[in-house]
Amino acid sequence: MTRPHIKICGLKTEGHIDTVLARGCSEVGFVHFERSPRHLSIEDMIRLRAHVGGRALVTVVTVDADDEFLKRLATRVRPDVIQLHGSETAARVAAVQALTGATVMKAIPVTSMADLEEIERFRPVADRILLDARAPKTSNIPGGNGVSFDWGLLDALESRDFTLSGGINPDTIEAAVRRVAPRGLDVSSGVEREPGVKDDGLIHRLFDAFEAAVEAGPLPLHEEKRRFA
Ligand SMILES: O=C(O)c1ccccc1N[C@@H]1O[C@H](COP(=O)(O)O)[C@@H](O)[C@H]1O
Repeated sequence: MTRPHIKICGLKTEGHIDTVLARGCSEVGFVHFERSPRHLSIEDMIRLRAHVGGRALVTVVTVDADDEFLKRLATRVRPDVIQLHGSETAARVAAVQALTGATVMKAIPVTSMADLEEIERFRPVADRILLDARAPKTSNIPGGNGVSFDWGLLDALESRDFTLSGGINPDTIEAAVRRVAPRGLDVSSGVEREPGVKDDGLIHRLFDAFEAAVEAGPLPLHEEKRRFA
């Protein structure tokens, strides 16, 4: 089993950035979406990006952003990765790549097998694919809702070349690592004490559970069925 890389998303303070980096996080995410409790301005992102320095990849989450904003983001914040978490089409993904020169990660909401067909639509144009739960109808943000989808659906995929997100927390990360075994994991609200407020204790619990799961290795099939059915 390859060790998945971990992105902690929705970071807003230098202190929490230092905590996740000290625990081996290789990618930090900033959210630019005004309705989100994790929203950061361009100025905030410039400051935090400088604090990260070269210690990890910096990803900025956007939702159906326009060209003018994306150009400003690329020139002023210079993120390594731009995450497209809205209803962007494949053509739009290619256009964002050409416009910004950044690595582009496209989020695909999953509820059923049919949604997994979207992977083939985006794979040729997106540098990375993120599989997330679809937002509950009661939520006004498309991600960061702390809900998972049925990870058993992913058994049908041949490739593990995706980042898994949605509802990963200190209690669920073992299944994410040992049962799903994706290339990357993306965690936001699962390490928060309230929406938009990260918690050092939860961050440490998450990384402790992650290290234990990696150490334990993949689950044998019979055990997998018994524990995560
Ligand atoms: O976190 C947000 O506020 C957010 C807002 C708009 C789009 C995406 C957002 N976050 C992404 O949601 C997933 C999963 O979050 P969680 O771990 O279930 O809370 C993750 O990819 C974030 O980047």
